[in-house]
Amino acid sequence: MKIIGLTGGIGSGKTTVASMFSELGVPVYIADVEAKKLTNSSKVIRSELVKLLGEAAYTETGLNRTFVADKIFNNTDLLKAVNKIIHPRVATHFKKWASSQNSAYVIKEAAILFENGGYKDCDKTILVTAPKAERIKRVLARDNASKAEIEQRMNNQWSDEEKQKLADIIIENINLETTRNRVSEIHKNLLS
Ligand SMILES: CC(C)(COP(=O)(O)OP(=O)(O)OC[C@H]1O[C@@H](n2cnc3c(N)ncnc32)[C@H](O)[C@@H]1O)[C@@H](O)C(=O)NCCC(=O)NCCS
Ligand SMILES: Nc1ncnc2c1ncn2[C@@H]1O[C@H](COP(=O)(O)OP(=O)(O)OP(=O)(O)O)[C@@H](O)[C@H]1O
Repeated sequence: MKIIGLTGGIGSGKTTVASMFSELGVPVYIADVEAKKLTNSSKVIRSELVKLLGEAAYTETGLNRTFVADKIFNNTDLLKAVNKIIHPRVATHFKKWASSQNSAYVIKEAAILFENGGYKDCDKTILVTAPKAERIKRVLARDNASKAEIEQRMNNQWSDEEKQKLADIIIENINLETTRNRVSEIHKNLLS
């Protein structure tokens, strides 16, 4: 079974593209969602994050996302340390999940794939791109986030130009219908 990594910067539309693969019957693993579950369920992750960021990293309902985001997207060292706590656990969880799937290929959707070397465990990688201004517009409409906060996350991710050098397949996600057709075409190629 092949592992296809799917990534793209904030607001590029990678989750939208992942859903299109899912509709075609492809098993899809959303690393962001699994990371969220693990930060709330794993005692080890919790204790390491509290040690690094302080007791305020958690509330009674789980990870204090606003607090953590404020801290780490302003501080590269802290971001790297948090990634080091979370990413290896997500990688292990993904491997277990993938080994239980019965399919020609699976999609692993992750915001951070090239930046942390995760792409090396993939047979192929797909990069979703869209112009920066469009991505900001989309996230402003979707989330309760400011333009400055979105730009701060962009600054902590590689640019599309850097990612394009390593990606095998690129989906320019401007028009949803064009993107859907492109996903069908890629799906056929991956099965052949
Ligand atoms: C910092 C956290 C708590 C912020 O939570 P919040 O609900 O505000 O954001 P959410 O998780 O929905 O992420 C939204 C977007 O932010 C960007 N982002 C998230 N984590 C990172 C990161 N480590 N580095 C760069 N950008 C990131 C991505 O574009 C992502 O799609 C959360 O993102 C987190 O736990 N991040 C670390 C885990 C991680 O790296 N996840 C991404 C891939 S597994
Ligand atoms: N081609 C498109 N045209 C218009 N809106 C789009 C398009 N693609 C995605 N969107 C919308 O833009 C927003 C961002 O898309 P999506 O959540 O798929 O991006 P993402 O790359 O997963 O973002 P993040 O990194 O923040 O999780 C969503 O509200 C989605 O519905």
